[in-house]
Amino acid sequence: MKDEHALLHVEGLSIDIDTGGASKKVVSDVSFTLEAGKTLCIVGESGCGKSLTALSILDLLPVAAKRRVKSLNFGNTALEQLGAHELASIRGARIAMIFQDPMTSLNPVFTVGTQLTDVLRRHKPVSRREAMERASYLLERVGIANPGIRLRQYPFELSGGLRQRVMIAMALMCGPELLIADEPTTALDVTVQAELLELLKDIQNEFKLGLIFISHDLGLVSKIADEVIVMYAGQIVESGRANDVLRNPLHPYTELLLRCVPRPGASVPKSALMSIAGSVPSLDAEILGCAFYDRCPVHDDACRQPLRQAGDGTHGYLCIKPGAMRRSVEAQP
Ligand SMILES: Nc1ncnc2c1ncn2[C@@H]1O[C@H](COP(=O)(O)OP(=O)(O)OP(=O)(O)O)[C@@H](O)[C@H]1O
Repeated sequence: MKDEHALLHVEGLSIDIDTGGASKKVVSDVSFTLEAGKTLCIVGESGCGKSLTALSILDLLPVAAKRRVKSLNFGNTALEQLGAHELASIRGARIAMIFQDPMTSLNPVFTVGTQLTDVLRRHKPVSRREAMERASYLLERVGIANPGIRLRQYPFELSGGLRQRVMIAMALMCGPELLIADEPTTALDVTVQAELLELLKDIQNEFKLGLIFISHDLGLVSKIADEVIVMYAGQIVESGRANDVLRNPLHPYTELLLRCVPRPGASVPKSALMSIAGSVPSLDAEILGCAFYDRCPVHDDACRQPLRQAGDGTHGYLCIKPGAMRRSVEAQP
């Protein structure tokens, strides 16, 4: 249902990929809402459709992919009805995106200063000097010392962590209302990852940003999310407030993802943590009923029937045996 105060409301999003003649559904009837200033996390293993879902918001899908959507409202703007020119005026300005690899956004042949100022000047009538001042302020804000020096450097002269900070500064140049961050910390070591997550949280509070944070790591998600959607094989299999989904997971997939997360203070070595046996179904797989059937420890024949989203309006799930996984573990002697 549409929420009048939503920053972003996506309704009935599906994506098909053309794989050399055959069209395969990779995202299926996805709907979600993000409130202004809040964080929505999209989680799931690689290949579950998280990135394509995010890219489709700004119509940045690869050419082989086709989007179908009932509505894609950004505030009062129906993004799905905009032409290329109007969409380009929103992209990078009111909605910014950052990726796992900063070099996706940074151009190796221009200095950091040129790239940051260009973003602002493309969207706002400011002088080069004003743009440079904002760039310098934002570099400092994202924790980069000596911004004057950094502005004159090229991306290859910076470490991975610094590049990621530059990319965050670049995303903030035009004062966006929504930031989409696709696995922004995945390629970094754990300490830098934690620092960047803190930075994103601070910035989100300070700039009152709506944030869509994509990750396969429920540990990171638990530190930042207000709302969570869990995706599996292109479908939302569980969604709701972070507290509900992470403390009371109802779908066996969410429950298993949570067991892959090391608990703070636990002495279990990382190598002893479980992973989910099996793999995400291929695009060619024929799915009858639940897509997680083969990997689910509590499946039975009834799970082969067509599924419908269930739940109480705030906590939704795509499973006919919600909570069965936990009950089966608790019942073990
Ligand atoms: N350009 C493309 N051509 C063909 N298939 C694609 C393309 N992009 C994505 N896919 C397929 O679409 C499905 C969803 O991909 P998507 O990148 O959204 O997943 P993801 O959950 O974000 O995973 P990852 O974390 O690995 O990016 C996958 O099966 C992927 O192989």
